[in-house]
Amino acid sequence: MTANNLQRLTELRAKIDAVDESVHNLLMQRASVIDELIKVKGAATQKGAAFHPGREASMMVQFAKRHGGSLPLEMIIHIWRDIISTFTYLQANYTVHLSDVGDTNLLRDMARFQFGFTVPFQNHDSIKQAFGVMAETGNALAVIAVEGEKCWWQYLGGKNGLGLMARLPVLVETKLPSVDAFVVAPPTTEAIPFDWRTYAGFVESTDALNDWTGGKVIAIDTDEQGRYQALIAIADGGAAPKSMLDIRAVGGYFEQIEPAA
Ligand SMILES: O=C(O)C(=O)C[C@]1(C(=O)O)C=C[C@@H](O)C=C1
Repeated sequence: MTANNLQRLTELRAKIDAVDESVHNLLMQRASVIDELIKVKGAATQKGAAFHPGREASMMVQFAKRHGGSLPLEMIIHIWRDIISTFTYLQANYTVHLSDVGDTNLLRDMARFQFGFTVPFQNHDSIKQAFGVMAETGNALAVIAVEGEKCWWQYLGGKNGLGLMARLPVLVETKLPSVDAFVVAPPTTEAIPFDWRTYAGFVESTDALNDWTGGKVIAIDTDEQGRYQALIAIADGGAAPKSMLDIRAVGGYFEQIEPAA
């Protein structure tokens, strides 16, 4: 390396240090904003979780729209997922529950992408067990693969009031390995303006909703008694299938982001 290059390298490293200092100071400043936000949100946060899925979804859309340059958008989304999840944790502690079923390494990677490393994780032998612990402990989330365990959505929306809150991965059509999965959450104090509202109920067969055009079929499977149970999503203007019985609302999700959004 020439003497000139060496000098330039030293200058560039000084620039990196200055940028890092600014980013670090800004993050600490963000934390002090959250300190005030905790006071303003007060009672709402004390009652339950501090999650605001609609706000989070719109923030992610802004990042995708604003993004440019050589830095992969995945990295920006991951950093801010970690920031938001940690700041949510600072407002009201919560645990992320996972079940030891299916490709657990992949699901754990997806969950860490979404929630970072500050938030504690807890593993369970089954989704049913994870939901049981969530119902008992309150402030808790679960990350569940659609194909994770037979008919797991049958446990949503009952006495425990658990429902879907987000669909993963947040960023679709990237090279990051992923499976279709959902974040499951306890009931929230305020109504969430989801893009897609989700419903669970009984159908006659796996083909029962083939002709239905009022929304999307997420999954249909048989339960322990051999009954078919479906999980569907309906957007504004859509309509529930008439052939679905005992239909109950089980949360919803916001549109996932495509890198060019
Ligand atoms: O906007 C809020 O209500 C917040 O709690 C702040 C914040 C964030 O860190 O930006 C954290 C959690 C919410 O899910 C959304 C956003």
